Amino acid sequence: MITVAEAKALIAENIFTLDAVKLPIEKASRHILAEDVFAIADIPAFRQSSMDGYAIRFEDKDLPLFVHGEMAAGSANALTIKKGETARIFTGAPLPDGADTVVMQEKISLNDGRISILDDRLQVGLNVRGIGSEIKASTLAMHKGSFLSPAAIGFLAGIGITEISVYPLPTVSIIVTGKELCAPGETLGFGQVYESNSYSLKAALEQAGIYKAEVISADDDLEILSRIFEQALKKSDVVLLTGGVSVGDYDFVLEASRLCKVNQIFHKVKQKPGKPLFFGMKDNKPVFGLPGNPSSVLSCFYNYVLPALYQMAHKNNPVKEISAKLTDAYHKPAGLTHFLKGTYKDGLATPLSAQESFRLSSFAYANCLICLDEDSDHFEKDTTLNILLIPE
Ligand SMILES: Nc1nc2c(c(=O)[nH]1)N[C@H]1C(S)=C(S)[C@@H](COP(=O)(O)OP(=O)(O)OC[C@H]3O[C@@H](n4cnc5c(N)ncnc54)[C@H](O)[C@@H]3O)O[C@H]1N2
Ligand code: MOO
Repeated sequence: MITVAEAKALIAENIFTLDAVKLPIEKASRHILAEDVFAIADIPAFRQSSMDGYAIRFEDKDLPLFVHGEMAAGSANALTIKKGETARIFTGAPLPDGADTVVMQEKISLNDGRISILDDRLQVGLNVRGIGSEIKASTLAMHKGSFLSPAAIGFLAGIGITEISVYPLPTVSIIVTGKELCAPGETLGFGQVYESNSYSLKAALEQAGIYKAEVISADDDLEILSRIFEQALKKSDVVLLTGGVSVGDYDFVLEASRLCKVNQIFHKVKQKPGKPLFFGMKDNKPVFGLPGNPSSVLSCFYNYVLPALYQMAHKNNPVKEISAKLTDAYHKPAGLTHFLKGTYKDGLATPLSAQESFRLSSFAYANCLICLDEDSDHFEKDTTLNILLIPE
């Protein structure tokens, strides 16, 4: 059996990053930019007012100015002001020819169609956005490797870009195995349990920006599972299986992966929960066999699957590891790394009750996994240890 660190290193070594694709910007949020993007035009493309007020020639600031015409946002009027003139102007509007400065409307007095300026801090060019003051045509707007946040998508739209090259997020198939599984909403028969793993995994994938994970149910039947597995490998970049990776007579994931010619990288990690974790590669597609207990599935997802999915998309691991102080003493047998469902606040980590791997009631409240070292058995209150922050 390998250690947690060895398992993480083996996954990182084997993962392939996906090739860049072109996407419309409205589909590119949360991706990593795969190319440098250059501005296609000066933005703003005209001298633009940043205030509601009056456009003036700065040199006329001490004169009473006759209000000659108006420029609103979107105005395409050709308007020119001459000596002794001003134009009413609104935020976002182009400056009339001749004007170089905008006075806020709160800083004038208006009498008989003429304004006097009451702004002793007025400077030439005040309240005017120059041509190209956001970005100049042909200059670098965003560099390759940038994370496309909502602001980045808005910025690209605002400079007229419609399509960009990004590293795609992987497509994922989820195969749930188990004859005992019953869909939530149906009445449980004897020996049945509600199927929950596909729900937690889909929710976790959606949080990572992967919205179209396909869920397929396979009975505890080698032939059916192998067929479904084969199809999933053709269809998706990553295959996740839940259940059936242990040593029972009806645990067919390992056998099915052999039939599908998946190259086994490891099976079993010195950890709890999730000891029978399986990882393999079929060509450049990773396969994770997640131990079926609902808590094991999610613990393995945050420890191994999510970092791998992000690596495929050229993204940094979203599961941050930090140190924290344990608020209560904890005892476990030595030999396995334990990941405890816990809460983290202000540097303190508190283990929750209900740590058994078939239970999710504590995971439902947890915001961290507390990592208890493989070799140790006792952890005093106030021990400093590592925790994984579950992405919110
Ligand atoms: N003799 C041994 N038995 C077991 C060992 C072992 O080392 N020796 N390991 C145990 C550990 S640890 C785990 S974890 C489980 C993993 O088993 P499988 O991956 O084969 O999972 P299953 O047996 O199919 O299911 C385990 C458990 O989880 C429930 N389950 C499965 N799928 C779902 C689902 N989609 N939604 C909700 N619940 C699900 C299933 O009903 C079982 O109760 O093996 C131990 N055994
Ligand atoms: O390790 Mo299993 O995942 O405890 O239940």
